[in-house]
Amino acid sequence: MSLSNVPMIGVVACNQQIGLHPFNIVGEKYLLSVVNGAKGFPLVIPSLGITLPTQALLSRLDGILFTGSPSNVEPHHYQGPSSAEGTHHDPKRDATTLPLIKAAIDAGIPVLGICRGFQEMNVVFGGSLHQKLHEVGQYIEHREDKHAPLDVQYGLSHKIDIVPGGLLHDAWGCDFAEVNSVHTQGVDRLGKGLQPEAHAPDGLVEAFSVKDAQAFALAVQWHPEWKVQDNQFYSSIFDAFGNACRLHAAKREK
Ligand SMILES: N[C@@H](CCC(=O)NCCCC(=O)O)C(=O)O
Repeated sequence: MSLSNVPMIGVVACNQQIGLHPFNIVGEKYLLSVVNGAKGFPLVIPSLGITLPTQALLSRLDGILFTGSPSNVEPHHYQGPSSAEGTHHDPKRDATTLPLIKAAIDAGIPVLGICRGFQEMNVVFGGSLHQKLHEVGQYIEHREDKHAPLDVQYGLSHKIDIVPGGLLHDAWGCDFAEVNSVHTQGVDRLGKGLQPEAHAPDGLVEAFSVKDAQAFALAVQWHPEWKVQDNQFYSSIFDAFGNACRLHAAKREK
């Protein structure tokens, strides 16, 4: 088997204090979606918040998955008002992922952003976020019921309309789909150079791609990693991402 059949895919970690120690952690579902969905080898990228030789990392990777997280991007990154007291932030993750997204896209590395990762990508391109969608007034409920069983929290929640001719439409081949919805924040101003790929029934941007990217660069507000093999739409996203990563790996092998 050619080595390029198994692309090396970075999966970004969150930096979380557990007891007295900071830990770098990644939800297992993200790692498994790389294995079972993209058919790649997941490699955890720590969020240490320090300067590391990013180009050395990028020269060895075939794709990066920017994961979801319970934490929010610090609003000073998009000139937003201060967060409500008690908001969960992860400044070391911000310091790692925001420059890494730009560097990866510039280097032609395929990227997939999910939920927090989607919001990070919007911020990197100069976009802004609504911090509490439910307080804006015009949006349907995008939050999960935190008291419900996990399968209900991550169960299908609303329809999306998919923009014809985009990456997502190419992957799925249909104008609509059903998605889960597990977020409080959402796109306010879409970043420059990003094109909408899907909208919720209330008009919220649910997916976008990077217009001039050399490689696959898609971000989605929902969680396609959730039981990826049980959902054909979610699988189609990871198939497309995995194929782009394999293409990159084949070039890297030469
Ligand atoms: N904090 C943001 C991002 C939401 C998000 O990424 N949720 C994921 C939760 C845990 C997981 O499934 O990994 C928001 O609320 O908008």
